[in-house]
Amino acid sequence: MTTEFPNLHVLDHPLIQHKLSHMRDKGTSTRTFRTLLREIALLMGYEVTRNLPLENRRIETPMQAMDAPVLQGKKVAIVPILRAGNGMADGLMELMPGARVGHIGLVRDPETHKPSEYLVKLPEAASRTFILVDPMLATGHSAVHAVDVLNRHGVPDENILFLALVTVPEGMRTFNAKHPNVQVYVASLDERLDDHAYILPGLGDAGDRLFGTK
Ligand SMILES: O=P(O)(O)OC[C@H]1O[C@H](OP(=O)(O)OP(=O)(O)O)[C@H](O)[C@@H]1O
Ligand SMILES: O=c1cc[nH]c(=O)[nH]1
Ligand SMILES: [Mg+2]
Repeated sequence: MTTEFPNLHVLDHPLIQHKLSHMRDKGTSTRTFRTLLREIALLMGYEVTRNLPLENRRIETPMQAMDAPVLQGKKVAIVPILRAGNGMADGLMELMPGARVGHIGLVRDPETHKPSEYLVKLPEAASRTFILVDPMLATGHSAVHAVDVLNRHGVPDENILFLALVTVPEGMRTFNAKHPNVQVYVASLDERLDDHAYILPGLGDAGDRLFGTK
């Protein structure tokens, strides 16, 4: 948590920081970038899911019966923002194989930096926790758009968590102007945006690096 952004959680675990540094390195191959993104999401997922609701289930150990805490598995939805979010969703799905999965397809216009939407497919809102995933929260417009989509689908901000790798103060200000009650988890709060709204020092274009495009 930082003083300016009470809803921002920077996960400073050494393994997360180590993997992020390798992902930032421009010499890292697509294959390694993809592996690291899945691994880092697994590690970050551990913190993001810390407050997920548990329920007791009656089981028999070899010794006796007991009420054992288990995750309310169908109460979680993982929603990657395409394309780059897919690489993180893979890690989260390993952690929570019973979770529902939705998709929000957004692409940022290179001139205006505003996202346009090309796909929305979501599981029922019910009383689920929705975990939105996208490695980059840059201007914040894509993140705001994705949360707006979930709101219209019936998911209140309090039931939404946002998992990213890297953000910047500008993006967090834009995001918090609309959704201050969504908790945001990142591996780094970077310095600033460049003239093309790319994060500095950042890691470049996450989607292109993940899929080897461009
Ligand atoms: O905070 P913002 O300024 O909105 O930028 C962040 C968005 O830009 C990237 O996606 P992009 O549009 O490049 O699509 P891609 O994942 O298909 O490459 C990134 O994965 C985010 O979705
Ligand atoms: O730095 C950035 C900004 C937006 N999208 C990316 O993939 N990287
Ligand atoms: Mg991209």
